[in-house]
Amino acid sequence: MVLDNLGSSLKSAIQKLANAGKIDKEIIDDVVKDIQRALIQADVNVKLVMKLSNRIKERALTEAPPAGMDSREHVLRIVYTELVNIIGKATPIALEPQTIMMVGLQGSGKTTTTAKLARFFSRKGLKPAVICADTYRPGAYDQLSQLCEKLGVMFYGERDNKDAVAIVRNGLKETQKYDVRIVDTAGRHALETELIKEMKDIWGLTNFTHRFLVLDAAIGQQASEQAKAFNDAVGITGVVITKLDGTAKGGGALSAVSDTNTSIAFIGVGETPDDLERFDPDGFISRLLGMGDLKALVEKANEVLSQKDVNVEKMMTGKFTLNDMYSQLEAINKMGPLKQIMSMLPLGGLGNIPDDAYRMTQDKMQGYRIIMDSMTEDEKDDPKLIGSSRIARIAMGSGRAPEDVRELLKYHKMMQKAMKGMKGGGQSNKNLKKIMKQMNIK
Ligand SMILES: Nc1nc2c(ncn2[C@@H]2O[C@H](COP(=O)(O)OP(=O)(O)OP(=O)(O)O)[C@@H](O)[C@H]2O)c(=O)[nH]1
Repeated sequence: MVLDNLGSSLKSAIQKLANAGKIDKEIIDDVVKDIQRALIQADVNVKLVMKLSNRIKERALTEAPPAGMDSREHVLRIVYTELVNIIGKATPIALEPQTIMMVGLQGSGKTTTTAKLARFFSRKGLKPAVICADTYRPGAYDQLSQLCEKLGVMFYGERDNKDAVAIVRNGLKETQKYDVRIVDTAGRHALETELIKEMKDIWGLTNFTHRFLVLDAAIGQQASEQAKAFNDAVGITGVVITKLDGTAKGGGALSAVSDTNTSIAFIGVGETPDDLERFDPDGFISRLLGMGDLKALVEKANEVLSQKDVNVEKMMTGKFTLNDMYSQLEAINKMGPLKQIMSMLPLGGLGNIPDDAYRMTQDKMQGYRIIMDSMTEDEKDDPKLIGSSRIARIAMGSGRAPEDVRELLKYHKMMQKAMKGMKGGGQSNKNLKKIMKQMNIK
């Protein structure tokens, strides 16, 4: 599993959220502290951890949950989206001719990744060629030429030449007919002026589409320093984090990405040429948290949020018209498939939106609509105006029984109460459940 330790500590922090009786400042503070601890233990740098946890706290305490989502799900969604935000979007990779320069320290997995990348592009139907400019490590030439031979990829290298810049110059000439040309440069055990100068010289030879920094997931806090130095020299366009299949902490590499304002292009998840994955921030965080379906949850919530007619903020203030109620019911019903997603999450406490809320029949909704159509705008805005004579008039106008009108009004009153409770957190579900029970809504 990717970043096992970080994953399990984050999972237990979130579990706490799921098990909490009530979502309030205390529990949010507690969960945020656990998240901080988990990230720091995983080598994520403190500045980044503080930035992330402050964002989570601020949003969790000030933003109202969207319609159809309770405070628990809302806070979980904030944690998830902020984690995704912090690692940013994946580096875009165009499937078209390009030149790529690989940089990184010795042992980071640069040579293996070069071969993996060649394999990636050839599977996409592009013709790759690899140029070996690692004149520093004695085995590099043989390692890369053998890997390329196995993969049937064009390899260019000059075994006895120590001038890396000249090799790349020649190599670029020789490989002009190939679509994707990947230059594997030399690494060193540490950042050295000589190495940085060599990188700059190679960089100056052509207009490289990408300059990929290869970072071992096990690298700690020194990742940022490396990333900054390479970034200053050649302008990193993307990071490849290797060895994420191990038990590495990974946080150092993640911090380096954030520190240098770059993004992750690929992740290495094994030693074979096929063990390279395009980086997917959502998928990555979902896996980290052990919740494969969180992405769907967030998408669903965004869909509901984008409904113009659900004015959550207004509802939270207690101004809750009949039209608001109708929209709210529609939103909850739209969330139907979400219910299934919730049940798949390893967080029992999250799936507590009452089933009834998802099952209000189309007939029932239709009936409410018809009754509401016989009301004036003033009545819909302020249902308190509706006394018994108005009930009789509305029933007559809509062809429904007066009891149906009363049921709608009673339902509205209770929903309104639940809406106010929503702001407070956990109570909302209980209110909603009570309403559903009392109204016997199937
Ligand atoms: N498990 C695992 N091992 C990897 C991964 N990527 C690379 N390795 C291994 O890491 C070791 C070092 O990788 P190399 O590609 O030789 O390292 P390098 O960065 O090119 O080293 P220099 O050429 O000296 O700069 C090798 O044993 C690789 O098989 C990965 O994603 N997962």
